[in-house]
Amino acid sequence: MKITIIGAGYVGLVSSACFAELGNHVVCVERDALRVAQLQSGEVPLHEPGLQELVARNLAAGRLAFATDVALGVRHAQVLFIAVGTPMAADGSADLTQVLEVAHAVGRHVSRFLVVANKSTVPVGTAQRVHDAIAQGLAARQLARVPAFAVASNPEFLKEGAAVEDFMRPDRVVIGVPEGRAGERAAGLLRRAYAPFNRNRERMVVMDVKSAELAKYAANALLATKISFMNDMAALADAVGADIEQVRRGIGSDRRIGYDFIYAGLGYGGSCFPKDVAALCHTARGAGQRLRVVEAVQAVNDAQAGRFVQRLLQHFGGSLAGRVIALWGLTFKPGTDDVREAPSRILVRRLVAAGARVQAHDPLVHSLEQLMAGDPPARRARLAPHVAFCAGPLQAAQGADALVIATEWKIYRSPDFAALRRALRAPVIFDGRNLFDPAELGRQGFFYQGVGRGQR
Ligand SMILES: NC(=O)c1ccc[n+]([C@@H]2O[C@H](COP(=O)([O-])OP(=O)(O)OC[C@H]3O[C@@H](n4cnc5c(N)ncnc54)[C@H](O)[C@@H]3O)[C@@H](O)[C@H]2O)c1
Ligand SMILES: O=c1ccn([C@@H]2O[C@H](COP(=O)(O)OP(=O)(O)O[C@H]3O[C@H](CO)[C@@H](O)[C@H](O)[C@H]3O)[C@@H](O)[C@H]2O)c(=O)[nH]1
Repeated sequence: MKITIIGAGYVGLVSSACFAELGNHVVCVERDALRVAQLQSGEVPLHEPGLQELVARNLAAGRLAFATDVALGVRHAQVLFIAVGTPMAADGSADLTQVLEVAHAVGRHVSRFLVVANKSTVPVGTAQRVHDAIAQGLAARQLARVPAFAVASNPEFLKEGAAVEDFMRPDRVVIGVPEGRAGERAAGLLRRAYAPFNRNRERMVVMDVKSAELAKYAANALLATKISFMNDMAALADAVGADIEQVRRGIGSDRRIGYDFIYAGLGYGGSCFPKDVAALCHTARGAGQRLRVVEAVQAVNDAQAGRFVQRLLQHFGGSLAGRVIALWGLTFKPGTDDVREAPSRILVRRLVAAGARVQAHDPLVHSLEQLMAGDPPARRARLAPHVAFCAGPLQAAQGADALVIATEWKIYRSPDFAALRRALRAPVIFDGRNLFDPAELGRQGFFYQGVGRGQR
């Protein structure tokens, strides 16, 4: 099939490479010319396991091409996927500027039947707005024969760090199509595009467009709910002297609950949950329907990293002036180079504000520019004298008054505790990911605090 994907971010690039790997001819359109030039030379500008190989192989095979020209992409496609950003606007809603820009471009250039499938996470009603924008563009062209088109919803469920694997082995493929002939044609073409995934069992879940749009937010909000529930429970565990890790093991074995997404920690970060939970609450308020559970999920999450810092501050008598804090892990989760809404960003700001000097280590983040990307330069400059990036975990720990763990990268899981104790000025660990057994760490001579490990 001929497929065009607009946007070469995590979703667009992974989808492009994977669809090409399945034998389709894919054009990936990206407005950032530098990124396109990098990709054309086989350089992948983001870290995602397996992606580099897929891009190289499919570029070489001529099944994958990168372009900045959206007109070329529209002319190429039988199915065009929108995979551009939908960042959070100031009022918490999803900013649809990038999506609607693509819709207008489609209206300007479409010349034969086209399925426009939206992979970006967008609020209910967006497909209709995309439809209207395309129709408007077409009307302005005053064509003798107006090509038919259909706007479908095809939310993406991949996780960063496992994006290729998730795309290639989806639990389900949600497709929302409009009623009528164009919708049926769209469902048929999308079925063809996703047919390779249906070999052992039917993965396609076809529904109306609004339900598909809402299903994406419902999935993320439910996963976020599990996390905030556990973080709330962790606060109670601390207050009553229980251990949230034991609680987690005690409940995860119930298959109705499951082990996934019940890890207490520093709160959920990343480019999806925070903005999607906020956008869902915004949609609900606009519909006159408050989502009280989801609002509470957001409130718990907003407070989580701050609570953790508060505990650290208490340990040091309320001030970190003159203290050195080692920080392990900066990305919002392991396996990615993404720092969007990473809890580490909150930690660094708060630790520095409390007077500390931070010695940080992360396998993929090596500078303040990278960590605080998107922040005004002046704000970064204020932090710069107080944050050092170290080559390894032990270097970061050298001479520190405490070690803070913010991301559960594998390399932090089995440290040489004796060497770590020697490196630290004081054997103090504040673990935001509950990597270790408190009793064992006590035996090793550490003062150890996790999240919800029963320590007041
Ligand atoms: N990152 C994830 O794990 C993930 C997973 C599922 C869904 N989503 C959703 O998918 C969407 C994309 O997310 P992402 O993380 O890939 O975003 P991203 O910011 O990494 O990438 C978006 C890309 O689109 C490009 N772009 C914007 N407007 C364009 C235009 N008019 N023409 C060509 N290119 C354009 C940008 O330059 C950017 O490179 C969002 O709605 C997000 O919520 C993300
Ligand atoms: O038990 C858990 C699981 C996750 N997290 C945190 O939750 C955040 C999100 O993690 P994860 O869901 O693994 O990463 P994302 O790549 O953001 O993926 C989510 O967001 C994507 C964008 O919408 C969806 O496509 C995915 O299905 C959904 O898992 C991270 O900060 C994790 O540290 C926890 O604190 N505890």
